[in-house]
Amino acid sequence: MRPAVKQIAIIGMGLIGGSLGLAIKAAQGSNIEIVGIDTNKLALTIAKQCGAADLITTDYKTGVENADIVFLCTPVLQIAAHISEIAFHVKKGAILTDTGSTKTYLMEKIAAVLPREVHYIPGHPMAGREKSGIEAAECTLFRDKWYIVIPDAKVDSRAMETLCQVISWTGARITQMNAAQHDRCTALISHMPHIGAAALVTLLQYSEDQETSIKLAGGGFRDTTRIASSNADMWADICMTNTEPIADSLDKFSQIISDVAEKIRQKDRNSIHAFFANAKARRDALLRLEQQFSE
Ligand SMILES: NC(=O)C1=CN([C@@H]2O[C@H](COP(=O)(O)OP(=O)(O)OC[C@H]3O[C@@H](n4cnc5c(N)ncnc54)[C@H](O)[C@@H]3O)[C@@H](O)[C@H]2O)C=CC1
Ligand SMILES: O=C(O)C(=O)Cc1ccc(O)cc1
Repeated sequence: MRPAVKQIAIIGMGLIGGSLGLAIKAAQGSNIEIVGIDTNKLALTIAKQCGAADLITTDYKTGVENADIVFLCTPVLQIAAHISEIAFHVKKGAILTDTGSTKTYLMEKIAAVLPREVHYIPGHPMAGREKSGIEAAECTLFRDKWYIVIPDAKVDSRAMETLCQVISWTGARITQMNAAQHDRCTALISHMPHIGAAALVTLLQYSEDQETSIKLAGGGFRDTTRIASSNADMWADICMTNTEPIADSLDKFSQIISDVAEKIRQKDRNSIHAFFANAKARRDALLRLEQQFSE
């Protein structure tokens, strides 16, 4: 059966927008027309060549005006800066959604300029990688990953059903929560690890043996710092728009690190052993829990 959605516009044909385009085209082929919109003409050309978009344009107006669904996939502060130009051209009855990594800030910005007849349903795929741009896009990026949607109490149930159907074409699993919980959870499980990885790499800068240390670096350093190669623009925007939850987690993290340093200086082996043993037990339990969620 031909789906009710015929055309989808994706603004920001980078890693996430490009991967959405590839996944939707792989699932629906010519049933769905994808319009790729980006300020970067090379990204658009590659998006068309690799099949992530059928039509391409740098113009928001002509790009979104016939779309049944518009995905906003630019960095968070770019969405906030351009939403008033975009929302105005979205057609009556269409669905507007975003993939931004932070939600409370963005939802307020979008709600402030949203035309009444457009259905806005915020989203966030919990899938990605440390590489950015259309060159890194993959049609399987979202497969079996969580895709968070944040409907408000007044959400139109048909719009919600339609968006969830489209998300399901990517192979993602959908979960719902409110914006505050989203921002607290992602600060802890996604934003903190990125700051931690960047901090570990920065630590090397303070070493007089930097080059020798890098030569000796094994899997542990590589594994824990992979995400330090992520896009600085994107992560600066995330930190600017989820300030309190990130700062709270950073304060707690600093306290944990200070306590460990103190125990090491005191040569308190029992406390240090307990620190590692608790972390191992907790991580093993978390992995079992994660396994249960994915069954
Ligand atoms: N990278 C990741 O692992 C994940 C990112 N996200 C979120 O998804 C969004 C996109 O992230 P990525 O795809 O990784 O970024 P990206 O850097 O790979 O792609 C962003 C694209 O947006 C374009 N762009 C930038 N400003 C624009 C503007 N004003 N108008 C039109 N196009 C513009 C860029 O040219 C680029 O092609 C961000 O909001 C990010 O927080 C969500 C989940 C995972
Ligand atoms: O590369 C990784 O492991 C990630 O953590 C990807 C990621 C980055 C940002 C998000 O908002 C969601 C997922």
